[in-house]
Amino acid sequence: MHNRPIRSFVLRQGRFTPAQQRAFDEHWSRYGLDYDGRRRDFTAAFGRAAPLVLEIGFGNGEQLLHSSQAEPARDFIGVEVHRPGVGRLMNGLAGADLGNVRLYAHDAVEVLENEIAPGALAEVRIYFPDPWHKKRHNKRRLVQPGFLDLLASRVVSGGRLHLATDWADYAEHMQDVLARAPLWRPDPDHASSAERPPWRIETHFERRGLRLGHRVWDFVHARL
Ligand SMILES: C[S@@+](CC[C@H](N)C(=O)[O-])C[C@H]1O[C@@H](n2cnc3c(N)ncnc32)[C@H](O)[C@@H]1O
Repeated sequence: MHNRPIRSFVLRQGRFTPAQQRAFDEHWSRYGLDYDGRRRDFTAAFGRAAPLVLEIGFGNGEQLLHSSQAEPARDFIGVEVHRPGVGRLMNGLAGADLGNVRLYAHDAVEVLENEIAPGALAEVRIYFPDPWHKKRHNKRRLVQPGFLDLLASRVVSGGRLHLATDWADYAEHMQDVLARAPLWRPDPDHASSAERPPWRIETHFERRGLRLGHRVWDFVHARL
């Protein structure tokens, strides 16, 4: 059995409203992927073969809802442990009748390790991951050397990794870990961490950070 005691999230239970339950009842069969720990055939899941983009920790899914419409030639896998957010996004996707998104309500690390084949992904996006800014909690941060190696193994050569954060010390940590990652190089087309690339929208969550006076860092790297 795989044993991974340190997780990047704490699951808060008991906030599931009837509307969110309805979203699962009505839309999970179309958009949901039940984690079962085996390699997934995404061509079968989407009904076509298209470049695959993974968004980890999508929150309420604002960005995925946008991406799926703005980038219709790509297929999007969203992974989020917070089920109310999953329900909310499914309502949005169904409302716009979008077909190029599938969702896991599960730990992204396990999904990557067990369900996604090596080289299967064109891109990975992680926007505003939980900062775990207390020193003793730093180890819970998703972005760590081993995690970047795992991502590199799942992303095709020439593929992309895009991280964003509004916490200065997490930005510094990301930069350090990326600089030491053997298979990731800064993408010369998106070299400035002060510029939001055109495919990322400003979300509700980000606006809250900006109101608090935070700046935002975007790191776009290419897989060697
Ligand atoms: C601070 S929120 C940001 C949400 C969203 N990306 C945004 O920008 O609004 C981080 C999210 O990552 C999710 N998360 C953290 N670790 C995760 C993991 N290992 N697998 C899946 N989701 C995770 C949390 O549940 C949370 O919703």
